[in-house]
Amino acid sequence: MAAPPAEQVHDHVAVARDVVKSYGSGDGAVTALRGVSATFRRGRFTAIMGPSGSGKSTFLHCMAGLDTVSSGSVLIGGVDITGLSRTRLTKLRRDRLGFVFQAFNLLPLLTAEENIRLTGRLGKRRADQRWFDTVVDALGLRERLGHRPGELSGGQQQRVAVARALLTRPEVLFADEPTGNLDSASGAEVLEFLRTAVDVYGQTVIMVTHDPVAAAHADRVLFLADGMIVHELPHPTIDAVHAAMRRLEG
Ligand SMILES: Nc1ncnc2c1ncn2[C@@H]1O[C@H](COP(=O)(O)OP(=O)(O)OP(=O)(O)O)[C@@H](O)[C@H]1O
Repeated sequence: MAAPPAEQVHDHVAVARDVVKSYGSGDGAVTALRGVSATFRRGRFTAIMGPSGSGKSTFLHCMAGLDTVSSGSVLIGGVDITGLSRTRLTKLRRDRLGFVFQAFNLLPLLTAEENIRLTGRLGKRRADQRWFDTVVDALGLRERLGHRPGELSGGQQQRVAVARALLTRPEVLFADEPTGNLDSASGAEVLEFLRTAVDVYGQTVIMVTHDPVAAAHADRVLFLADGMIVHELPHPTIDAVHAAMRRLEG
């Protein structure tokens, strides 16, 4: 897929240009990404799929500034993050990006409310109370705000993690297997909320998943194989995602 011309970049909240990522050196070197270019428009939900080891997590981590690229560039909101110092990158991640992982990564001694407010407190952007209330109510967490993570179900913990990630109204919400640890009913609740966050609140979501049901909540699916984007599926249905995965897994 060719990189977009420069004048189109401002329409895109995240852009990858010919991203190559290798781990290690010499005989042991592994090239996880072999020149990946992709654009992500504001207010859209993209799922990233592909066989195990195809580079999905590596791609997400490079896009989110959690890992460095070997060559190529990544732009977030027009800023080339591949050239940023570690300090500026940390600040950009904290102020402009949101993260949800398979493991909920909540602080066990803090209540749900304290966990949700944590990122806002670390950064400069103080979340307004109205947005806090909107997110908490939409995620059905109102009655759980005083509970610690150990007192919540997996689905509730992940909903707290999603609320935390959205509290700063990030330019992009990155999710790595957000439903991987959840039963299908709890997973569906999280996915439906991500869909709402895109449709109602205009958020941008980029999500890695193994699950065709999860991917079918997205506006499009990008398929990776052997470190390259090999297919793009707009308006995915569960059946179409299954069929594409079957072709890739051969
Ligand atoms: N830190 C690392 N050091 C060395 N190799 C790595 C590292 N991280 C990933 N790799 C390799 O890069 C390739 C892509 O890995 P990645 O985790 O991105 O794939 P994935 O598609 O997310 O896989 P899975 O679906 O199994 O989670 C694999 O060959 C993997 O072994």
